[in-house]
Amino acid sequence: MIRFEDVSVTYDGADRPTVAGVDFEVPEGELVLLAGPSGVGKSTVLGAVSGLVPHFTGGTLRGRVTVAGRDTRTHQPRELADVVGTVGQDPLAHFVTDTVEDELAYGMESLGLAPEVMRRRVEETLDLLGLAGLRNRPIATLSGGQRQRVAIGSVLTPHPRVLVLDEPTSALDPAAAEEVLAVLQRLVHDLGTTILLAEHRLERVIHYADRIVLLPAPGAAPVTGTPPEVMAVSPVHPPVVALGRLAGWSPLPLTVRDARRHAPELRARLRATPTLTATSGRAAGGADRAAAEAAPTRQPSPLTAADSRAGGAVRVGDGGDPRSSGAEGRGVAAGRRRQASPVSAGGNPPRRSLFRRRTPSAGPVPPPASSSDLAEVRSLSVRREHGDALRQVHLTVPPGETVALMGRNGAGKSTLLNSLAGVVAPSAGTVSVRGVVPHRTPPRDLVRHVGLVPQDPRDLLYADTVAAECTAADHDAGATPGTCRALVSELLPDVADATHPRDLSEGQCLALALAVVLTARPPLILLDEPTRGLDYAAKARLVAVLRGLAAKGHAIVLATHDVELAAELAHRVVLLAEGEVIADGPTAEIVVSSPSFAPQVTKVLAPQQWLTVSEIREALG
Ligand SMILES: Nc1ncnc2c1ncn2[C@@H]1O[C@H](COP(=O)(O)OP(=O)(O)OP(=O)(O)O)[C@@H](O)[C@H]1O
Ligand SMILES: Nc1ncnc2c1ncn2[C@@H]1O[C@H](COP(=O)(O)OP(=O)(O)OP(=O)(O)O)[C@@H](O)[C@H]1O
Repeated sequence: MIRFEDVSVTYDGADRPTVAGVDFEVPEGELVLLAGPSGVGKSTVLGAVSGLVPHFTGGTLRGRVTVAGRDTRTHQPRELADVVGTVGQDPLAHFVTDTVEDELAYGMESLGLAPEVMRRRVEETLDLLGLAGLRNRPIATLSGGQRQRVAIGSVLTPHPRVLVLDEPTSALDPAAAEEVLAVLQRLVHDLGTTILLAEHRLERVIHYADRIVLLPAPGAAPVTGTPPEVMAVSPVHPPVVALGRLAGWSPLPLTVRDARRHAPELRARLRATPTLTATSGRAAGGADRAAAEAAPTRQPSPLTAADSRAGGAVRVGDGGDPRSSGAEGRGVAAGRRRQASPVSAGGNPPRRSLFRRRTPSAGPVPPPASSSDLAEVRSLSVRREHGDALRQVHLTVPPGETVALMGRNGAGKSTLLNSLAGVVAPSAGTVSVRGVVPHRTPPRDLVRHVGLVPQDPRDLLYADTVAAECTAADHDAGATPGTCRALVSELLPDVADATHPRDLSEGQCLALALAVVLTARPPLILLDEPTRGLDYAAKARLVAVLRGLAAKGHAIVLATHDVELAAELAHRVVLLAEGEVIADGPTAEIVVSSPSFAPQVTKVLAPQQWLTVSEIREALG
């Protein structure tokens, strides 16, 4: 159904092809997973299927790509629209109408479907994706995950024979991601839909894939095979594969279920390990963890932030060291962008004006407030047109602590971060960061206390090149020239200085935004979904950087659906539901007890209480 014949793509101005020797086929009714490091060219390959590459992105495509027999180089994307449905990485760029229902109907209207068919399919899709309660909502008022679901729904309604999906679960909570993937699998099984899907969180999708096409490195020919074949050689792999490699399991497990078959032997080895000192920044002793088996109700003793700083050795994740480089056809997406910033839609100032440091160099950081907590939220409520986004929320964050905000899409995580960043004003209650009230503090003063990487990292990027962006960030932060650039390279190697931020791949864009904010080294660092587009190795490097900052007394609050990241990084997890805090405690306690939020290692080794592959590696020596 989809066929690549010796395809290469060279973007204008590039001295070598971004992807080369791409030769594979996706038969009708199969779901094929496209995997590979950040910036390796996954979106470029997907764009070649929908025709966006090269028709909208520019550049030269050599070789031949056909979809349902149509050559995508000689057919414009609109001439493929009856066959191919595409969801890109940036849902906002995808939308062409203003409300949820209109968006779901739009694709069908363009194809001229009968009104009664459209009505029925809109209703079906609202139910299928849990969107019924949002049907009349303006898209600009939706949370990130709610938008991603609308974007997926809008390509399902026309019933395309081929779906091309770029990180379709990146903004979804774990349960929603499973639901969406189950829907996709049903389309494949029941309707024979053909799906090509790129994803970084392989733990979410690998068990749905018939085959994997791996782009191992920029410009390298893809490796194609069954999931076990490809995972045996892949530089990107989920935690269970890393665990299987570490423990020497054969065949390599791909799922928690596979891995649990081997678990008794590993649990026995872990039981025999000597007690560990807390070196992973959060770990209780290995013997304590193993002892949890005998006394399953006992939780690992939480460390205080000070404990964890003292033992703050930086153990990072388990990925290989895939190379990266990248950019993608974002020009098209940008051209289609219609929505106002979601934050400005609520009458608040747009985020970018508040968080870019286009101010003279920040002066010395004022001393911390007298309270030992760096951030303090008391009885915070935020009322929105359609209901309360936050209700009576209390949160305190001491210096040196990393807190993960988790919870279902629309639970209020971004609203809480935006309140701490002064972008959203409380309807009731108080917010204070180092003694200042964020929404009443001028941006030029606030940046000395708090920095936010928003859900869409593009909101932070202004300049025409990566180099100019970094120079401005250094200047604004009063940092030594080269600081920001070095951070970008530390997070993702191979991001070229001359690239326009618009042309960066998703992961590269996020790495740049993270570097811009971290260059200013604000005492309170707020990160809204800071792993979209990042491969496992890049996430591990980000964890190392953030642990280093926490060890120096920075407080970090991140909103994330990435349970593996939370397990690796957070001292504490705060669970939100419907705008309220429903749990607040040490990471191990919260995630171990939740089937949705438990990381893979926890599930494999239960009832022993381990969270990450790095802890196991350390325990085994
Ligand atoms: N329109 C463009 N012009 C120039 N370079 C581009 C363009 N689009 C993409 N690139 C470059 O192509 C490379 C591959 O980008 P692409 O978005 O395809 O990677 P990816 O594997 O999808 O990345 P990620 O995992 O971060 O989403 C990047 O180095 C990027 O800078
Ligand atoms: N500008 C806005 N105007 C009106 N309602 C909004 C606005 N922004 C968010 N909301 C609503 O407030 C609630 C909380 O949204 P928020 O973005 O804080 O959720 P979230 O937990 O970050 O979700 P996600 O995981 O999907 O990013 C949601 O119901 C959302 O639809």
